[in-house]
Amino acid sequence: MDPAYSTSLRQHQHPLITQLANTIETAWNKQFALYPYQIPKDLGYVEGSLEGEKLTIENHCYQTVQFRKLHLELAKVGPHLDILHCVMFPRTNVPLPIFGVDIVAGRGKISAAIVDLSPANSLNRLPINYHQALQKLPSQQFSQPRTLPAWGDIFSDFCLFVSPTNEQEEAAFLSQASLFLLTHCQLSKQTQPVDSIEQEAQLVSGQRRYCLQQQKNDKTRRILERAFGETWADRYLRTMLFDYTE
Ligand SMILES: C=CC1=C(C)C(=O)N/C1=C\C1=NC(=C\c2[nH]c(/C=C3\NC(=O)C(CC)=C3C)c(C)c2CCC(=O)O)/C(CCC(=O)O)=C1C
Repeated sequence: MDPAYSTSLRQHQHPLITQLANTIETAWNKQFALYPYQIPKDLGYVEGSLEGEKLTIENHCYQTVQFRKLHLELAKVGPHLDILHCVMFPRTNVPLPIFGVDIVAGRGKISAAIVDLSPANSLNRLPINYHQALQKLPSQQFSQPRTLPAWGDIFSDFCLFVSPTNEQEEAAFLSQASLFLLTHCQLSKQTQPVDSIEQEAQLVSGQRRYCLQQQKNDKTRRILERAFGETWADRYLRTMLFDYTE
């Protein structure tokens, strides 16, 4: 798939979002054979504004042998709020964690930057090879770490959740997110599918729990509701952002 760098919304967003979006798509193109992912035709590029603020959403979705959905979403709320959202959902018979990123930038400042490889099994534990690899990554210092909300019990011990306060910390976040992503791309290719219905059922329940918890993020829901109304926002959260059925 040709990356659509030049015409993408990312050219009009915070530089960290532009760089991370390009890094993600470059890695996906390089590491995997990408296949199209059919999203509902009205959801590739959506614009909405109910209470005055215009919300523009650009979705990029692919699938691979190991992943049922690679989702990169760029959104802009009015002239001042930029968002990057990325989730890599494994196929439900492949025992992989869920890679997730959220970056929210308001008026040129990143208020939330989070990246995690989240366990998606009923044991709620990362595969040992992931744990060993993530432990070896260099740890970066951030002056403003952030506290996870109650619904955030799905994230791993390696979850990085900060408000970067300067360009050095933005670069450090980009570096950590890139290392998480590249580690995941490499380890995912070494991971074999499970061979029992029971094991697959455990993976399905792990993804279901991840999605149901993420749907509790009222910060996301409110933005979508203000632009598209409650019904559309709820459907979007359940079917586009955090769907857990293959
Ligand atoms: C991998 C993790 C992860 C994934 C995949 C994910 O989707 N969210 C994730 C995490 C996460 N996001 C958070 C916050 C915010 N999210 C948005 C909005 C959107 N985020 C989107 O993706 C979209 C669709 C395009 C919109 C619209 C806004 C505005 C905020 C407030 C910004 C701020 O607090 O400074 C918080 C803190 C929640 C809290 O403290 O209560 C966490 C933990």
